[in-house]
Amino acid sequence: MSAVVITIDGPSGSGKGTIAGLLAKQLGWNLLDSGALYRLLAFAARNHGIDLTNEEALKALAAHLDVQFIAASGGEGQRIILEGEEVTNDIRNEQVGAGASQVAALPAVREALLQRQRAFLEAPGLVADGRDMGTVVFPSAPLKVYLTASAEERARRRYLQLKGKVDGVSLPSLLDEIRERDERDMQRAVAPLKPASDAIQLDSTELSIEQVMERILSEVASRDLAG
Ligand SMILES: Nc1ncnc2c1ncn2[C@@H]1O[C@H](COP(=O)(O)OP(=O)(O)O)[C@@H](O)[C@H]1O
Ligand SMILES: Nc1ccn([C@H]2C[C@H](O)[C@@H](COP(=O)(O)OP(=O)(O)O)O2)c(=O)n1
Repeated sequence: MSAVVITIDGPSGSGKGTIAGLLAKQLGWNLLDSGALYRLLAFAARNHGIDLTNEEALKALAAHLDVQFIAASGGEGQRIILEGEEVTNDIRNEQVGAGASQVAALPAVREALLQRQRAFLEAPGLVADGRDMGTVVFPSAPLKVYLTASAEERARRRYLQLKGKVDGVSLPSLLDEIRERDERDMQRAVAPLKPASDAIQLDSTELSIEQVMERILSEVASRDLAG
């Protein structure tokens, strides 16, 4: 691995995707939204009538998942194409998130997606966000960030993000769903969500997106990673 990778792990709604996207854009690096792979798998399984507990069928689906990530024009986010159809927004609701968390607990699924994730590491560098980027997928990353925020603040952010776009969102049910997902992602036997021993832990509850970016960019500069 000659290209450099920065990992950003943490629970749902902590700001990983936002920060990873901004950082990749600012540095001119590639982006891996690893959670999207688990979301795509849950979404594709539903389309193919595969039960989310059927580990063998999910493993095969994961190994052959036909996915393209296309950088959106102007460097703002990315479009996601599954089996030829754009699903960028379809995979973002909490139902797909819960399905993603369920399939992500299956060891054969994680194994099937490992090389696919590592293949995103190309010059000049990669920003990778998820749950196990610093602990399992890129353990030798020179900068690992573990981003957190209180469950209440994360639910509030999710609520603001989804209201008006998704019908029937409510703050109390989002908070319940976030807590349930935290519990499953942290307690699973394989690659559970936890900070890598060498990660910088950043609590963004009281920080703006700009303040989080500032802190991370100062770590990038002090490690001389931007080239
Ligand atoms: N530090 C922050 N302060 C306020 N809102 C934030 C912050 N970080 C992210 N957000 C907002 O919270 C929502 C969830 O962020 P997102 O990046 O999707 O989190 P994650 O990828 O960890 O689930 C988005 O609408 C985003 O704009
Ligand atoms: N590296 C990863 C990324 C996501 N997952 C699982 C666990 C998460 O609850 C789901 C969805 O992840 P995603 O990052 O898209 O979710 P949030 O945007 O943080 O709500 O996938 C994982 O197990 N490992």
